[in-house]
Amino acid sequence: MAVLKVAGAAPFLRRRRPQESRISMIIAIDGPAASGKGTLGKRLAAHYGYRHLDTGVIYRAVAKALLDQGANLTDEARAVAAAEALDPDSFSDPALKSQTVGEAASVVSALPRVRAALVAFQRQFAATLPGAVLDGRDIGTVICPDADVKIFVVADAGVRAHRRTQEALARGEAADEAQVLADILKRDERDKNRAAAPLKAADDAHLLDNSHLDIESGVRAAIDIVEAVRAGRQSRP
Ligand SMILES: Nc1ncnc2c1ncn2[C@@H]1O[C@H](COP(=O)(O)OP(=O)(O)O)[C@@H](O)[C@H]1O
Ligand SMILES: Nc1ccn([C@@H]2O[C@H](COP(=O)(O)OP(=O)(O)O)[C@@H](O)[C@H]2O)c(=O)n1
Repeated sequence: MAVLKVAGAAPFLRRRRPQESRISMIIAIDGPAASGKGTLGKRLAAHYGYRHLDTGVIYRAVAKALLDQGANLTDEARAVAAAEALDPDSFSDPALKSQTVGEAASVVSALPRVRAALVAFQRQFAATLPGAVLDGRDIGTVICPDADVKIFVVADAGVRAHRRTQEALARGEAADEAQVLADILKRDERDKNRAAAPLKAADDAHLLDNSHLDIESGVRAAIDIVEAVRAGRQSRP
């Protein structure tokens, strides 16, 4: 039985529109591994008083379930069963952050039926009032093609590998930067080249290059994008 429910979420069609009392937006953030999507998503959500969903954690949770079962990562039926049985309470499990689980997530996430099983949960989250920020690979293209603001975050692969390595070391995990770089590049290639919902920028996404920005500057740049889009909307006749 599926337990993948969003606590307190309003039905998708009841989403309030921006002209109502409090500004309601869906902000979609996509980009490659370790580009800073989650950091920006969390900070934008805090800024606007919205909820944030790191959708990568969902695919990581499916992958970890298969790894725990000793199942083959390309066993689509088992992966779908794991997706349908996901418990959002498990999304905070620190074990989901490992490189091994990330690599496995990139394999299971290429399975079309796994992605299909997770669409409703993500869209229901996106409908959360007063607004929601989702980050992932296909938020602006597939999950929320009508998102109010779409940001595609990039950063040089070497910078991403360095930041991810520092993050692992800070958690007390062993991490070799060259290996992290190789893992990130392999995962990006798989994510970009899969047939189902590949990693790519939506045509109407705003590019944010995080390579030479510290976290505060990146957050400022993301808020500037959101505000520019909103100002453009409000000035339309
Ligand atoms: N602009 C930045 N400057 C320095 N470090 C950053 C920046 N953005 C993110 N980080 C760090 O880089 C790592 C990856 O960021 P994260 O937000 O987890 O990326 P993603 O969600 O895209 O995988 C984290 O350790 C985060 O703290
Ligand atoms: N919306 C999403 C989010 C993640 N994923 C997959 O899940 C993997 C892990 O995603 P993640 O966002 O946690 O990865 P990082 O960018 O944090 O390293 C990615 O490499 C993708 O294969 C996806 O296919 N679609």
